[in-house]
Amino acid sequence: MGSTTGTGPAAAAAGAGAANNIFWHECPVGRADRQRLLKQKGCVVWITGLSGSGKSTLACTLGRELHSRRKLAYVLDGDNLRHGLNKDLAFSAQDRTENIRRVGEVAKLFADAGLICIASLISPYRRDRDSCRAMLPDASFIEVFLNMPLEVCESRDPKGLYKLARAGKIKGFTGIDDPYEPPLNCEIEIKQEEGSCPSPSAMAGQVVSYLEEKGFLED
Ligand SMILES: Nc1ncnc2c1ncn2[C@@H]1O[C@H](COP(=O)(O)OS(=O)(=O)O)[C@@H](OP(=O)(O)O)[C@H]1O
Ligand SMILES: Nc1ncnc2c1ncn2[C@@H]1O[C@H](COP(=O)(O)OP(=O)(O)O)[C@@H](O)[C@H]1O
Repeated sequence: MGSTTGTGPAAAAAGAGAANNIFWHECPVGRADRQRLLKQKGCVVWITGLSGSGKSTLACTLGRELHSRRKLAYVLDGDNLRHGLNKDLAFSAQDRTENIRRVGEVAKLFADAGLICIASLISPYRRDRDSCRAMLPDASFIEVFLNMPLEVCESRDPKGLYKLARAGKIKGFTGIDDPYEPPLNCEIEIKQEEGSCPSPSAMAGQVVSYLEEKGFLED
């Protein structure tokens, strides 16, 4: 029987890990076989940054660029996943942790399937991102920090959420009254150069160059 600590969906999900009498079943076709088929190496490109920093834009531009190179990629977007898989979660620290854990597990499956999985979530806590990194085989978790200043994100405000947060109508909004912990050792940092943000295709190009250099785009 599983046990749970605390209450709510995140606590219940955390408790589900306590099942007994479960066994791992190995299949004859493995990751290496799938990678040969796809002519690429499975990995997770994990994009983190404030709301409005350009995560979804980068994820989609990168996905399109990889597709045009005949590489199989799939985008896991935090906002989108909160419509389904994670629709029981809100924005408390505990729910965000559970959100990141679930997406990390899904991303790990996609990478094992041989895909380039592009996960795009605020993922504000360093410890949660590091836990996802620890789920993946060596070097196949690529953390991309979209390092845009809060003022830039707030001036974009495409959904009007910063305005609502400043007005006190949304509580616990990342960057306003909730924390964001920047990565300390990410693989890729995207930031402003001479006061301007790189274009979406330049941001995607930075990631593609990294993937090429590290051999992820060949088997
Ligand atoms: N309180 C609060 N804080 C931050 N963001 C909020 C909040 N409430 C709603 N939203 C909207 O939810 C999107 C972030 O979802 P994520 O799953 O990426 O968040 S997290 O990683 O669990 O922190 C985020 O999308 P992006 O703007 O694409 O980042 C917002 O649209
Ligand atoms: N590189 C960029 N240069 C200029 N504007 C951008 C860039 N990337 C994103 N944007 C714009 O910023 C806003 C927020 O981008 P979005 O990708 O939705 O961010 P996030 O997913 O981090 O919330 C959108 O209006 C988008 O068009």
